[in-house]
Amino acid sequence: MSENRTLPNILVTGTPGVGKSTTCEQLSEATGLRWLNVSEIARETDCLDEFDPQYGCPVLNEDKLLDELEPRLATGGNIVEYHGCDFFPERWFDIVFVLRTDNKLLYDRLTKRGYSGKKLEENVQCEIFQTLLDEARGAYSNEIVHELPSNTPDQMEENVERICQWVSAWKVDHGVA
Ligand SMILES: Nc1ncnc2c1ncn2[C@@H]1O[C@H](COP(=O)(O)OP(=O)(O)O)[C@@H](O)[C@H]1O
Repeated sequence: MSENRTLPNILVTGTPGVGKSTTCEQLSEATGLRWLNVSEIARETDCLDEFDPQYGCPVLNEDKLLDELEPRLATGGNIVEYHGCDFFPERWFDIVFVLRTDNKLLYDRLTKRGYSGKKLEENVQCEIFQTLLDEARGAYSNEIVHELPSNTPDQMEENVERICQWVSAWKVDHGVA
């Protein structure tokens, strides 16, 4: 499928609070690629099923969501953001970035967001156990999975710059520069 794309598809993943939305918004502005916030799309397209009382969040209808996303991904040119990555088809993405944040900083960001109790604990543990990094490495070829620190505004700026450079290089390689 990547052969049919005239622009790349990028996946940005990581634990909630690591900076996916902020990074993707800046990246979208800098590259002109379309930012797809999968959680928002799931809400807008009715892909959320019954509420899970244990985690305080609704259950995702993955098959329905993938059907919604497929035509958007087919043409390329997307920056996809989600706190999960192993249920997307591997062929969708040209590169995968996993944002990482120190536990203490993440704890503070999530507390500020209003997370508490089990939800807060589970998300911080998800980061401590590098769950998303392992998930990405398990689901995609290791050469395309990159871990990026996202602790400070400077690091975010560096990450955006690095991804912009990668997009420029991809365009040159594919004759679309
Ligand atoms: N690299 C960073 N440096 C400083 N603050 C950050 C960084 N990344 C994210 N933040 C802050 O953390 C909060 C969560 O960021 P957000 O982009 O919503 O994360 P996510 O989309 O991964 O849940 C926001 O207030 C954001 O400004």
